[in-house]
Amino acid sequence: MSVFLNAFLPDTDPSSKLQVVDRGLSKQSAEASASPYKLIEEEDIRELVKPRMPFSHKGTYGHALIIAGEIRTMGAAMLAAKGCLYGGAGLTTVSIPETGLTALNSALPEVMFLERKQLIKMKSLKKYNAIAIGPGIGKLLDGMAVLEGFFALKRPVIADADALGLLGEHQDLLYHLPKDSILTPHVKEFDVLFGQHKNWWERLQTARMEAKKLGTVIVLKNQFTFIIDQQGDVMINQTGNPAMAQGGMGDVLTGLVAAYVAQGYSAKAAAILACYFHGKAGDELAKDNFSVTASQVAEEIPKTVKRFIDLRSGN
Ligand SMILES: NC(=O)C1=CN([C@@H]2O[C@H](COP(=O)(O)OP(=O)(O)OC[C@H]3O[C@@H](n4cnc5c(N)ncnc54)[C@H](OP(=O)(O)O)[C@@H]3O)[C@@H](O)[C@H]2O)[C@@H](O)CC1
Ligand SMILES: Nc1ncnc2c1ncn2[C@@H]1O[C@H](COP(=O)(O)OP(=O)(O)O)[C@@H](O)[C@H]1O
Repeated sequence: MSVFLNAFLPDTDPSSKLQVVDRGLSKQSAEASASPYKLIEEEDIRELVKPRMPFSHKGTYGHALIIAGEIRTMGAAMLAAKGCLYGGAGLTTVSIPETGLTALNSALPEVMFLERKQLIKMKSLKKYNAIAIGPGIGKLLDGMAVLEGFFALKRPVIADADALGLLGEHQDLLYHLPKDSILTPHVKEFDVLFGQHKNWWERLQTARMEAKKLGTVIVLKNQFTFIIDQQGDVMINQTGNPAMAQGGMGDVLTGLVAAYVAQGYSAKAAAILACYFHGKAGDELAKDNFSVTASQVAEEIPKTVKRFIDLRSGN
């Protein structure tokens, strides 16, 4: 039976009722030859996910830098760092205001610290395999200079939350975003970036056009998150549930995306794996919990991934 795009949107439009969604990333439906709308299935994840290798070490799994947090939202930085750590990055460094350092060392002793002033010394950033910016940074002093620096270096970034606000205010900068960057807006942040939309169908069409134009991956977050790749194809994530509707959940997702980029996955694969396992961890927790916290989701990720790999390989 055909699946139509309409089923994954919170509102309706006559056009979305006509769009057939392909089941799986490489299959084609009988009705639509190569529909741009594709449902992510377990099989796709099995093909993407790589095992931890014998003789591997922390260097094998990359070094991620997370630029996040300010006085009132230091928790966002902790949650993003936690997502990255539990997502399996070899090393995680977080750049937060120094006032958060004691909290960081107490809560996440595995995570390293980089002074904010180091961010404009671009040479010191070369060692990072993934750079994420945005959760809880507020109006980071020098935020623009930091972004301009990354863009001049042509280093892809993962931009979330307040970094998206900055890009929305400075559209000239948005169009200098390095190729293969990943933007992770929720609906309001999306409209700040690309203008107000009448409904989700229109928003998706803009996302497809902008992802192609910018050469970036857009992760448009919702109950069913849409991952739009550089070709304008839309991958629909089916994991996740309303128990996850709590602050900080997106911060964990940003850290998780950074973890997968650091481990060497492409921007598209990193976004797909992060959304899938983030939602799946939330689904597993929701079996026993009415609501789940962002911290719980981060901590559940390694178990979720392990169970998924073991189940698929028949262990
Ligand atoms: N512990 C910490 O330090 C935390 C720090 N955080 C950090 O704080 C910063 C600002 O975050 P924020 O929540 O104040 O603003 P923002 O996310 O723009 O929401 C504004 C309004 O938009 C809407 N809306 C939001 N999401 C939506 C969705 N998925 N789907 C639909 N609508 C959605 C909703 O409006 P409503 O629908 O209620 O009218 C909401 O009230 C940011 O950097 C973040 O990383 C948080 O992560 C929390 C934990
Ligand atoms: N009802 C839901 N079903 C599935 N996923 C959800 C639901 N509510 C929230 N999420 C997930 O939680 C995350 C919320 O992100 P975001 O709005 O940026 O949160 P925050 O800014 O508080 O960190 C997204 O990944 C979204 O898909």
